Amino acid sequence: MIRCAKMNGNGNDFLVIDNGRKRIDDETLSRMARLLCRRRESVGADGLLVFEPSTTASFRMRVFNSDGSEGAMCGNGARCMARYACEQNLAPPKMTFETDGGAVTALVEGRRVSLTLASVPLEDIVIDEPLVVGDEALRYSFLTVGVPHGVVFLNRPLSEGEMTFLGSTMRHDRALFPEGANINFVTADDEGLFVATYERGVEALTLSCGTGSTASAIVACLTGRSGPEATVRNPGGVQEISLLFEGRSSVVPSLAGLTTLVGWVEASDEAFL
Ligand SMILES: N[C@H](CCC[C@H](N)C(=O)O)C(=O)O
Repeated sequence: MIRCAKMNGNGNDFLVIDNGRKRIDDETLSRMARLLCRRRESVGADGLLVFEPSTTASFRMRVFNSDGSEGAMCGNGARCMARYACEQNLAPPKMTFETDGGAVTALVEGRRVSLTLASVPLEDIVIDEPLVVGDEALRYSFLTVGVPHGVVFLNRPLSEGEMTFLGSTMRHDRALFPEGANINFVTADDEGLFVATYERGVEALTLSCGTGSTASAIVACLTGRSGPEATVRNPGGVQEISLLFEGRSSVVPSLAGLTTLVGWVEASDEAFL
């Protein structure tokens, strides 16, 4: 039996577990993510978030994708984890926690959670480079916001099938992205940005990606498509993103949005079959 919270941030859904005593080893965490995140056969989620102790902050968040791979960071996951830690009395409403993608500061106000992420280096950013994928002539940008992100601004609306094809093809292009990447498809309009993300490790479009929305807002700002404050809509909800540039070499992003605690699951041994 394992007790997990089922949560989501703008429809990007997670199982959250407490491994504060480090009783569960890494191999088991990866296996748990792979088996419990299966939709239909098990509990189902985009990923598993793990609360672990830290010597430098309130705690450490680890992120396992639904395929069992570990990611360094997750924006929607960080919002869910902050709320979980606060409501479980594991951290105060204003907290700092460690991730493999840098320290995150969070403020929990009920369902709403605001984050300030670690500074994002801009030295190696790729901006609007031409790329042909299948029959599609695109331009892509690349940067790391905790995890690697490709960003594609669209000239025409694409169907989910088209984004899934382009996302999975690009994501596996080792010449472009040696560690793989999440691929964000972005439209800029008067209301801000609309971002749909094909996620590495989930290997599908998800309803929202916090770090992907942030990466898209950074590229939009650097190319004059939007300002440093952007409303980013995802298929699963809205996030407010604000960017504090530290000269040209880095930027500190903040993002705010809602979280949902769907409920608690006592996963039985059969959930792993
Ligand atoms: N959905 C997450 C990103 C997960 C990153 C993961 N897919 C990876 O690159 O390993 C977010 O809200 O930021």
